[in-house]
Amino acid sequence: KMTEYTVVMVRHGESEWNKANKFCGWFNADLSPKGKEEANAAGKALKDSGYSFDLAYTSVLTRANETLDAILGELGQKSIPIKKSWRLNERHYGGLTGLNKAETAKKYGDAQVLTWRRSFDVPPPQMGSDHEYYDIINKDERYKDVSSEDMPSCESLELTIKRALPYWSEEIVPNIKAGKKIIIAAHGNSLRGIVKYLDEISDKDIMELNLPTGIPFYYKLDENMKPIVSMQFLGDAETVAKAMAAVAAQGKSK
Ligand SMILES: O=C(O)[C@@H](COP(=O)(O)O)OP(=O)(O)O
Repeated sequence: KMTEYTVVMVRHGESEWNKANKFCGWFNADLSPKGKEEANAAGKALKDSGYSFDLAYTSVLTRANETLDAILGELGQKSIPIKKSWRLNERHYGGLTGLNKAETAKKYGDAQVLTWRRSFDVPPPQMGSDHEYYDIINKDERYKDVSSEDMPSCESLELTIKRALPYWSEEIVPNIKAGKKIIIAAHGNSLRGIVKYLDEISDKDIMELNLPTGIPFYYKLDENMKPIVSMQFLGDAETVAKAMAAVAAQGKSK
C-alpha cells in the first residue's frame, strides 16, 4: 500500500485586530471572543472527525498559540509536545502594521492594497524605528534569539516563504516522515506560503487564495510530500467559501 501522511493546518481564530480590520503581522493581537469560539469549534470538528495528534507546531504569536491550546483542549490532548517558531509567524506587515485595511484602501486605492496584501513579491513599506509598534515588536522577548539579519522590517509572501519553508522542510517534514500525526496552527500568510509550495500554485494564482480563520484543513501527502489530497476544509463548502470571500473583502474601501 502507498504511504500516506495526513497533516492538519489551521489559521488561528479571529483576532482583536482581524475584528478591527487592522493590518496585524507581527503585532501580538489577542483572539477576540468570536475567535476563541472559532478555536473551540475547530477542536470539536477535529474531534468529531476522529483526529488525534502526536506533535503540534505553532508560531510565537499568542493568537495562534491560544487557538492550538483550545483545539488540543477539545481533543483532550493538552500534553502532547508543542514546538513554537517565529518562522511560522504571520508575514511582517511593515509600515502598514496597525492601519485599518479599508481606510488604507480609501487612501491608496483598492489595487494598491490588493498588491500589498496578495502580490507574491511586492513587500509592504518597511517599518521604521519611529513606527508606533517598532519597539513593541523589536524589543519583545520572544525574538531574543532571532538574529538581526533574520529580523524583518516588512515581508512579501515571497520573503515569508523564504523563512517559513526551511522550518517546514528541516523540522516538520522529518517528523511527518517519522509517522507523527501533526497539526500546525499558524496564520493567513505563513500557511498560504506552505500551501503554495505543496500545491505548486503559481505566483499569480496564489493571489486568489484567502484562508478563513479557525477552519482546519488537511492534506494527504505521499512519501515525497506530494499532495494526494490538497487542502480539504473541515466545514461545509458554502461556509468556507463565504469566510474566504469575507477575508478577500477586508482590503476593499467599501
Ligand atoms: O496580519 C494580518 O493582518 C492577518 C492577515 O492579513 P491579510 O493578509 O489577510 O490582510 O494575519 P493573521 O490574522 O492570519 O495573523
